[in-house]
Amino acid sequence: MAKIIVEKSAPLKGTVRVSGAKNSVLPIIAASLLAQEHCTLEDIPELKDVEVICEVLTSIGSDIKKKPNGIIEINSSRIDNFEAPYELVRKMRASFLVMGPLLARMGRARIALPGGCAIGTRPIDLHLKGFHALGAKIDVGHGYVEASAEKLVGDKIYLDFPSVGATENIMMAATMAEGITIIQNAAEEPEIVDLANYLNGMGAQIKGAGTDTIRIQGVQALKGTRHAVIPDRVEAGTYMVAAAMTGGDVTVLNALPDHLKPIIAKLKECGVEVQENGDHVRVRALNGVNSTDIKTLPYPGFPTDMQAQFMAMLSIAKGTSVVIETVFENRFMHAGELKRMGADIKIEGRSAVVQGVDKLQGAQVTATDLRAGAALILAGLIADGKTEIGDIYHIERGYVGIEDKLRQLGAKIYRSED
Ligand SMILES: CC(=O)N[C@H]1[C@@H](OP(=O)(O)OP(=O)(O)OC[C@H]2O[C@@H](n3ccc(=O)[nH]c3=O)[C@H](O)[C@@H]2O)O[C@H](CO)[C@@H](O)[C@@H]1O
Ligand SMILES: C=C(OP(=O)(O)O)C(=O)O
Repeated sequence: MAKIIVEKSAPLKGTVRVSGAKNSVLPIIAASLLAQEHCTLEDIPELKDVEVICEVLTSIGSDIKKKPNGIIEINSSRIDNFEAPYELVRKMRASFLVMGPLLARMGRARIALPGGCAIGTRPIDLHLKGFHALGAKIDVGHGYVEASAEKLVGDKIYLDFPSVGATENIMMAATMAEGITIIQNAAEEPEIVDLANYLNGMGAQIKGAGTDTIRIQGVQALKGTRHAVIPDRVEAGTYMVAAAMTGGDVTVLNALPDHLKPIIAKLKECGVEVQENGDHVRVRALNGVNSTDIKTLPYPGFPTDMQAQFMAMLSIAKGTSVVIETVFENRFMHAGELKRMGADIKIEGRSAVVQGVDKLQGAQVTATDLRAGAALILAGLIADGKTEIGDIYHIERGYVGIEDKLRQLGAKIYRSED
């Protein structure tokens, strides 16, 4: 089984470029099912998750051409299937994002129910509530959800929680519904805005993306377009924390400070210097890192996808930090692995109390999920000796060439195929 090996490294120095956002590109590729003509996407990260969503579209009948320089072309003019099987959905929950587009385009969709995962049970009730409100008949059975509608009709949909996936799926389903759909308490993440911009480029009429109320005026059909996805704010944040933890000086390119506000604010609270420029940030930590408290929240709150990486950093900060996870009910699996490296972390329900220690020690650890894996890499950079991380397929879901990018900054990190 492949492993990532990390050895104690010098302070990271240099520049690193962030790839296109995983959480933008997945719904955007799913949305390509809506267009009658071919779409061109730029800055597509070479990730396992991108491969899986492309497999899902191909199985539905889209023609996907991979071009050089992170460009892909998707032609969904002749889709002939309305099903996403368990073999694909179980590889990646985000496969469920094809349900909204299929319902809009084919009037029918049959998708395997995504299960829970290491971070929580992750129900899809809000997605289904939205489809039902638009007039779809929903049947759940034998591990599949089947939705069908002769026509979708716009309605007002209030989300009990600003779910990212539900907002995206409902927004896509509503693009061609009759009349107006209003999503209230919608998620406001930058990835929602990116998806809305893509859909509007196809001819959709979506207003308010990025606020808690999104208004979609249905149109007859959607056409082809060209779109470049936004940079990955979680990848950017991960390299920023790597710079801070190692006492380094790193410029992160293709990082939008506007999308990184909570991360920048929290790093500054820890005494880390962050310089914001148009599309890059420079992070310097010359005097160690101080403790701080963190509470994860929907955007523009502190992102749950950065919680594990911050916990790794806070485990060697001066003082005690409290980390509260409000978005997922079980996103502290990395704490157990960090403790194996010598971190002092106590978990009480959704709170973790992190008492900073002077040093971590390298150990054999397991990436329990994507960001847990990233956190263990960061911990390995400052831990004495060698850290061996297993189950790295989680990390490959969301980070393009993380070993190469960190090595470029001076980290001692490599992949072992043993
Ligand atoms: C591919 C992608 O974009 N993934 C991101 C997306 O996941 P995802 O879209 O799955 O996350 P959601 O915002 O939907 O989930 C947030 C919370 O809402 C709950 N919920 C969600 C839907 C639903 O129908 N019912 C329900 O109860 C979930 O269990 C969770 O506790 O947003 C998360 C929250 O920022 C991020 O961590 C993920 O990286
Ligand atoms: C939880 C994450 O992703 P997903 O929703 O794809 O599991 C993540 O990116 O940290």
